[in-house]
Order: sequence, then C-alpha cells, then structure tokens
Amino acid sequence: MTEAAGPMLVCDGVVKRFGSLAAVDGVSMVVNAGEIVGIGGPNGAGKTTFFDVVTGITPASGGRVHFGDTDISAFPADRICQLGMARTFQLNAAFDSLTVRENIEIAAYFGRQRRRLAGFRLGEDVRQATIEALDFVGLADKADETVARLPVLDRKLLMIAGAIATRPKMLFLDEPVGGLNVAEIDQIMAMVLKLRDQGLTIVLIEHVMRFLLALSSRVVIMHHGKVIFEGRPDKVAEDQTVVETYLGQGTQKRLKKFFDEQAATTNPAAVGTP
Ligand SMILES: Nc1ncnc2c1ncn2[C@@H]1O[C@H](COP(=O)(O)OP(=O)(O)OP(=O)(O)O)[C@@H](O)[C@H]1O
Repeated sequence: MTEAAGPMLVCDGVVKRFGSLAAVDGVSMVVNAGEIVGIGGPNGAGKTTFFDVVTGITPASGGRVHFGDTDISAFPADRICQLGMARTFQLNAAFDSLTVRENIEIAAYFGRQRRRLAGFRLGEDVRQATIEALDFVGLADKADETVARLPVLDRKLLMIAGAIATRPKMLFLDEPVGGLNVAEIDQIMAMVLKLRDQGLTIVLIEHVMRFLLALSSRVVIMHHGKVIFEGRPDKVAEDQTVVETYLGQGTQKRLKKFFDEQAATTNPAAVGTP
C-alpha cells in the first residue's frame, strides 16, 4: 500500500436535493486508505447521486466532503480528479467516435493536472499512463478500434482504463459488472483486487451481491437516501431491515449458504459442525 491506513475520505451529513426529493439525505461515511467499501441498496436509493456529489459531478445541497486534508465540497469534478479521485459510470461514458487509445489519452491528459493553456499536446507522461492502463485492463490489442464498436465488457474496461490513467489514489466504480456474464464478472473482480493490492482505495456500487460482498471489506446499504446498514459483508443478510427493504428472503438464504461455504473452506473443521 502506498498510503498509510487512516481516513482518506470523510463525508459528513451529505445531502443532495432535487426539488422536494432528498436523493441523498444526510449520509456520513469514512473510507480508510486501502479499503474496498461496497455500496448496495434498491433502485433509486441515492447511490449514484452520492457518487456524483463526492466526485463533483453535481454540487451538494448540504454537508461536507474531505479528501485527505482537503475540503472538496465545492470543488468541480476535474479538480477533484486531479487531486487523485477517479470514477467510472453506470452507463457507458466515452467518446464513441474516438479510438480506445484516444479516450484514455484524454483522461490521462485532463485528469492529471490543470490545463491553463489552450491546445492538446500529449507528453510522454500521458502516453506512458495510457500504455500502462491499456495493458492493465487487457485492451492493448484494441487500442486503435473505435469505441462505438466495442462490446459491453470492453466499454466497462475502457472506463476503468480511463480512470486509472489519471493515476488516482481513490477509485469509485459505479456498477462495474452490471450486464456482464459470470466469467466477465470474475475477470473484473480479479482486476479490482489487483488495483487494491497496488494501493488504490476503492468504493464501489453494485447490485450483483456476489461481487459486492466478496470484494468489500465493509458494506454500506442505502435506502431512500439514507444509510440503513454499515458493517461486514457476512452481516448484511442477517440484518432484517436490509432483508425486508432490499434483499428479500430468497437472496438472504443464498447469501447465508455462500458465507457458510466460505467459512467451511477457510476453516475445514467447521464442516459438519451443527
Ligand atoms: N438529475 C436528477 N433530477 C431529479 N431527480 C433525480 C436526478 N438524479 C437522480 N434523481 C432521483 O434521485 C433518486 C436517487 O437516484 P440514484 O440514481 O442516485 O439512485 P441509485 O441508488 O443509484 O439507483 P440505481 O441502483 O437504480 O442506479 C431517484 O429517485 C432518482 O429518480
């Protein structure tokens, strides 16, 4: 890990209103360096809006956000990115008519430092960051393809590549495996763990519970803009409010089985224990 363990992100009473709707309604959260924090919750719970506020896509209606020692509550998205916080989006967010390489170069160019002069002149640092990001996500052989032609998995990989090309300290992933098959989910899972092992602090939103619970060291469940659960992944399905508002009893049973099997694998003596 490159960062000393300790708070990297501190959100204090974050609120985002759209008219009379409080999409995010007083969310306080601390993310420590080196953690993977997973955010779940029903559709419309406010997860993406929370990401949007923290990463500067939309201004907060209330509350404060600190990234390290810096109060970023009123910072625009590009400045927040340049400070070391990158993100991906739930839906494809790329320039469709440009190539994979060009998209990553743009991220590396604008996401790493403030550009005061007009013009777009790529330096060696941008080229190098682009090559590294392409290699990391496995898109090097598609670098010159137009983005519009890419399948869903490659579009997701492209967003991750663009984010890491900014060389962030912290990465926000919004539904990184939505719409992917099992093998593709496993591929992204391995990638997220590798990024964590390389020192990145990660916050992710996901509805695929296997992904969310297997990766996260801590899970936050939101509902109606509020945090209704925060704790260890294996405790999520034990929380009655979470089961009633989000998981349902079928998922609860499947998750219990999943964690029982995991416990049996890590502790073989537990197999057959009543
Ligand atoms: N720009 C906007 N204007 C008005 N309402 C909005 C806007 N963006 C989001 N909302 C509303 O805010 C609420 C929270 O939406 P948000 O997308 O953050 O939920 P979510 O938890 O990410 O949902 P999902 O899991 O479906 O992505 C929803 O009721 C949504 O309709």
